[in-house]
Parts: sequence; structure tokens; C-alpha cells
Amino acid sequence: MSISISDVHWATSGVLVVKGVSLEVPTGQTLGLIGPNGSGKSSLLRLIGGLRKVKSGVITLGDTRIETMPRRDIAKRVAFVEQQATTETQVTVTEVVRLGRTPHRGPLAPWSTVDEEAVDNALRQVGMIGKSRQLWHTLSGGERQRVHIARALAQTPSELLLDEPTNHLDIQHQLEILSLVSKLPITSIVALHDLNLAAMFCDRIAVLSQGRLAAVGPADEVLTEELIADVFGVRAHIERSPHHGRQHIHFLDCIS
Ligand SMILES: Nc1ncnc2c1ncn2[C@@H]1O[C@H](COP(=O)(O)OP(=O)(O)OP(=O)(O)O)[C@@H](O)[C@H]1O
Repeated sequence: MSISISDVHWATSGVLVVKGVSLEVPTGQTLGLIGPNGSGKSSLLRLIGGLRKVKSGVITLGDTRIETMPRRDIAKRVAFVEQQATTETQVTVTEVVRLGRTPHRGPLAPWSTVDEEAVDNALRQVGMIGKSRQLWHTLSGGERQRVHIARALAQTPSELLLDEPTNHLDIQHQLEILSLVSKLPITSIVALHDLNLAAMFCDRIAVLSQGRLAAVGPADEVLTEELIADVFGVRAHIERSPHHGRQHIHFLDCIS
């Protein structure tokens, strides 16, 4: 198992936000993390990325409990693209992506061909190699998002955490990025609001509701009309798409 989460709780300001979540993500799989606003998706991703400490419960990366891992060891294997990630402005696209190599390099280590290849590959994978010399602050919102994903890929992680990576992206780039993530031979957890994209690209889906795990499993088992009504308060009609064979959700109206 690549990521294992067992009965994890997390509280902030005296409020319990993550409530007894248990999940396992096998090596190489893509897990979609869905749930309404405020259901705890970002909080759970931060716990898995080692940016927050659990109140109770255990998170394991490979065979190692995360609380026993030095920060640098976590950074070598886990890449995290947070929502609304920011970057210093007066830097080029390449310089941003090069930051992904930091955990792998000693303080005085020269820049190596391995580093260079990782950065070039990452820029190519997100379709930004043509803009590698452009200044970060001149990029569009979607281009910035793709550069942040490239920085994460340059880290050559074994686990990739993405918090709403399709925000700001046009439909072509949404499909390209999720297709890329789903095909990478690494373990990914992707928080998504678009349930149809989650159904198309994720091996399994975990649903959070008010900090608890409401369901986990393949999309066609988890994404039911009942679950969407209960968790999102929306009436939906679900059918299997005759075009791509995955679930397709038609949203009808809000349940008042
Ligand atoms: N540092 C914090 N201080 C206070 N409250 C917090 C903090 N971090 C998270 N919360 C609260 O925890 C809840 C879960 O937040 P979180 O960002 O994890 O939800 P989310 O599912 O990612 O939401 P969204 O879909 O809107 O991004 C929210 O009610 C939020 O206000």
C-alpha cells in the first residue's frame, strides 16, 4: 500500500475537522477525493502531505509512519499542489519548476543532468516547455496552475497530492492534466469538485461529508443518485456514458 490512513482525526481552533477517516491507496492508483465545500478535503491532503499533524490515528507512506519521517524525506517522496499556490513574482517558469528538485539536492550540490531532465520532462508533460523562459507573473491563471503541477512532477514523487488541480484550466487542459495524472505510474490523490471528471479519470473515489468518510470505492459503486442527494443536496440522474463507458451525472436541481 502506498498511502494508508487509519482512523485519522484532526482538529483546529477546538473544532474537529477530520473525523475518523480510514483509507488505503494502492501503489500507482489515482484516488479522487470529493465532497462539499468545507467537508475536509484540503485538511486531509495536508495531513497526508505532512503539513499538519494528526490529533489521533496513523498515516503511513509505504511502510513508514509519517510522524517518524524527517520533513526532507517526506518532501523527497510526496509532491503537493495546493489550491491557490503562490510563487515569488520575479522568476521564470523554469526557475519555479526547478524548485521541485530542492529535496533531492544537497546544499552545495551542482545542478545535474538528472535535475535538468526532470525539469524538462515535467515542463513537457504539462505542455509548458515553450514558455519556460517567461516570467511567472506574466502567466495566465491556467498556465500558473500547469507550472505548479510541473514543479510537483519535477520532484519525481512516489505520491502526488493535488488540491483541485483543474481550477482555472480550460476544458482541454482539464482533460489533459487529469489524463496525465491518471496515467502516471505513481500514487495520486486528487481533490475535485467536478464529479464527472472524477468518474472519468479516477480508479476509486472517496467521498467526504462533514469531515467523515461517507463512501469509498469505484465510481460506479460510489456515485449513486442517493449519495449525491445525501451528501451534496442535489437531485441527479446517473447513466453510463455510451461514449466513454464511465458514469455520467446529469444534475437536475437542489433539494430544498
Ligand atoms: N486553520 C484553520 N482554522 C480554522 N478552521 C479551519 C482551518 N483549516 C480548515 N478549517 C475549517 O475546516 C473545514 C474544512 O476545510 P477544508 O479546507 O479542509 O475543506 P474542503 O473540503 O477542502 O473545502 P473546499 O471544497 O471549500 O476547498 C472548514 O469548515 C474550514 O473552515
